[in-house]
Amino acid sequence: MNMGKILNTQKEQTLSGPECLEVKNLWKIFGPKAKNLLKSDLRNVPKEEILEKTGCVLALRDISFRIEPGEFFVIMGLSGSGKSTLIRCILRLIEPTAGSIIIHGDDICKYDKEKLTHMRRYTTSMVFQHFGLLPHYNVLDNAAYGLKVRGMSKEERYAKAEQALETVGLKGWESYYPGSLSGGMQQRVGLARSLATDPEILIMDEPFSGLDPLIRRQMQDELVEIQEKVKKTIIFVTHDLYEALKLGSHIAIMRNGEVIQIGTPEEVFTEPADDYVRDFVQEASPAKVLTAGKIMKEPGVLLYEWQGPKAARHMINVSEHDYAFVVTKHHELLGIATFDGMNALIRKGSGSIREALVTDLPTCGPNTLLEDLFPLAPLSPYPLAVTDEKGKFLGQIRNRTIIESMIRDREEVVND
Ligand SMILES: Nc1ncnc2c1ncn2[C@@H]1O[C@H](COP(=O)(O)OP(=O)(O)OP(=O)(O)O)[C@@H](O)[C@H]1O
Repeated sequence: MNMGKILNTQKEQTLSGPECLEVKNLWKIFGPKAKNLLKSDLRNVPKEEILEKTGCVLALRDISFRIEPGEFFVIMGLSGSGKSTLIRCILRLIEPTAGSIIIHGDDICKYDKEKLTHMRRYTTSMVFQHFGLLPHYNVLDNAAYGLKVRGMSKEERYAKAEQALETVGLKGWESYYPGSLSGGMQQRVGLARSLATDPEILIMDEPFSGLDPLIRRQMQDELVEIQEKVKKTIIFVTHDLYEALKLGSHIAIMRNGEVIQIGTPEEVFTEPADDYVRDFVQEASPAKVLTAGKIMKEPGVLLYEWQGPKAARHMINVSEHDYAFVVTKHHELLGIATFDGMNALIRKGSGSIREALVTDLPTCGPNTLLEDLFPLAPLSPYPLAVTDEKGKFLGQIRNRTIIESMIRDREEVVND
């Protein structure tokens, strides 16, 4: 068990704030007199021994982690590892045997019925594996359902539901009924229903596992895009390591009721906590084969140093990003111009865009191996710049691209 890893990660996550969710020393034991069992120290007693001696099932053992606002937190584990029990405890659909769950600085394990109802209506929202749609409600009414429960007026809830349906790409499908939609579309409705309520924490329980592989990939890509837009805190449960690595900003890997590792996808790759993860990583990993030059992309916006701050601000503004790479006329990389930086220059009234560049950027060469990109990526909030030996800008690599390249099908990598 990689306890050191868990502790390190917890120490590193020093950000504190009332909005984050924290699970502290959570235990769940199913069976009679479960609480009594915890009077003795069960930390090192195997699950099987507990079952044999007491007839009780240990589902969660001393779980602790913290989720920061806006994080995409994936709980990954094989069947029976305790994922569902954990999220049911977080929603208090079942009672933890011991421990606390802190949301907004409050231990929700102490909430009465009224506070729990409020939390489930306003703070959290759940997307289910089997969609959970009402078959006799059309798409719009399904998407508006969470708001109806809150008692919101029809006009207001429809407006919010329409907006959420647009976010998930279902504009124009409002009057259809769930039965006439494909699985992928039904799950979009499920997602829209959750987004419409604007929850702080979106909990998704294996939402794509009922979908066929192609649709599933498409939904994963779209969820990443949606998350980049709405920036919700997402707790996503899956038994698929590929999906976990693709989606998560942090992943908690569960086995036998324990969290055996918490880390970023990069950490899971470089320091897999158990044989299952290690095998997957070795099997799938093109880290020692793929190079930066193979996975780099053209930058979203490229500016030249002679462009004025106003033109630069405009170009950044109309792009999907809030930054742009800036090069000389010989294409040497100078740095990154940000929207705020250009704004400040304009307010000052003069100056070339060189004056307001972020220049402290990690760069790599086109032949840098994927495995050597891992330590570079977290050094900057911007994509990694690929340059040749003369400093000429060749392309950019987003953090997510690094991970996606790691988990592409092996065959695809070999054929690259
Ligand atoms: N109501 C219950 N009574 C007794 N044991 C239970 C109950 N619910 C779950 N368990 C046990 O708790 C353990 C964790 O189950 P859980 O359903 O949380 O796992 P999971 O990782 O979500 O699995 P799956 O992916 O198959 O849903 C298992 O050993 C399971 O048999």
